[in-house]
Amino acid sequence: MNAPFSTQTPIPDLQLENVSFEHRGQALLAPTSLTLSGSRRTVIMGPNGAGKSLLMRLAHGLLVPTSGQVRWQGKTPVQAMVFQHPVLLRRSALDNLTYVLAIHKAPRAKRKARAYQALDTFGLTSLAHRPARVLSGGEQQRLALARAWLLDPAVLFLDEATSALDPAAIKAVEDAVMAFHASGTRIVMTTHDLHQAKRLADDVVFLHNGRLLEHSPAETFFAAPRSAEGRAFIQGELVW
Ligand SMILES: Nc1ncnc2c1ncn2[C@@H]1O[C@H](COP(=O)(O)OP(=O)(O)OP(=O)(O)O)[C@@H](O)[C@H]1O
Repeated sequence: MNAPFSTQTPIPDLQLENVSFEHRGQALLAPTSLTLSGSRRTVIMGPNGAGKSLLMRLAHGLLVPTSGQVRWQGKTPVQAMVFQHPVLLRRSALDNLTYVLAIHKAPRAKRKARAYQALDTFGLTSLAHRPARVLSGGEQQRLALARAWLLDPAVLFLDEATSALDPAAIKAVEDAVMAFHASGTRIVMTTHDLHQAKRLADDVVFLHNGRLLEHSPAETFFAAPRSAEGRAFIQGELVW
């Protein structure tokens, strides 16, 4: 992994202040306040349609809130996002990486070596020249993580990054998340997988019907959720 952030400048807090999102007059996210700080792994949970992706896209700046503010308490840090189905260019795995380095104005002479370093880190060296779009789901996800790794992000958002993967590929992604975290990156992720959330979460944000019902340390949420909806959810009884 890259140089640890923890030994560099601290990652600024991300504050959502009464952030709401409406579409065609329909409230999809009720006014929500939330602070994400430190180098924690925050897992956003909730049933289908609860607003998890919306909240994450608002936090990452991909969506503009209908009302409220999304504010970094300091300089906006480098952020990356990994999606359930990564969007990859119609180029080789290697070229997908050198392209990102070109966009970020990395010196031309260093791009290939750095891209190979990323491929190596994510076990993709032998696939360097394979078209990215024919890679398997798990390989594509590792390539998306390699692409994020090149940016050396202070904050990494993952939206259902493992939900289309088999157990070995899930483990590879989880290992990568742990390695990002160990190097000081703040992790913000959504998952439907309770076991994964228990393995990875430092704190849990629980949403239901477009409302944030809880933001608690993971041990608290899994042992004794405060809300009836949270209790039903971890017992598998809250479908939506
Ligand atoms: N950009 C958008 N414009 C309009 N409606 C949206 C937009 N994004 C999401 N929605 C709607 O907002 C609601 C919450 O969607 P979201 O994707 O955040 O749910 P989720 O909790 O991530 O669900 P899932 O677990 O099924 O992925 C859904 O009803 C969805 O159709």
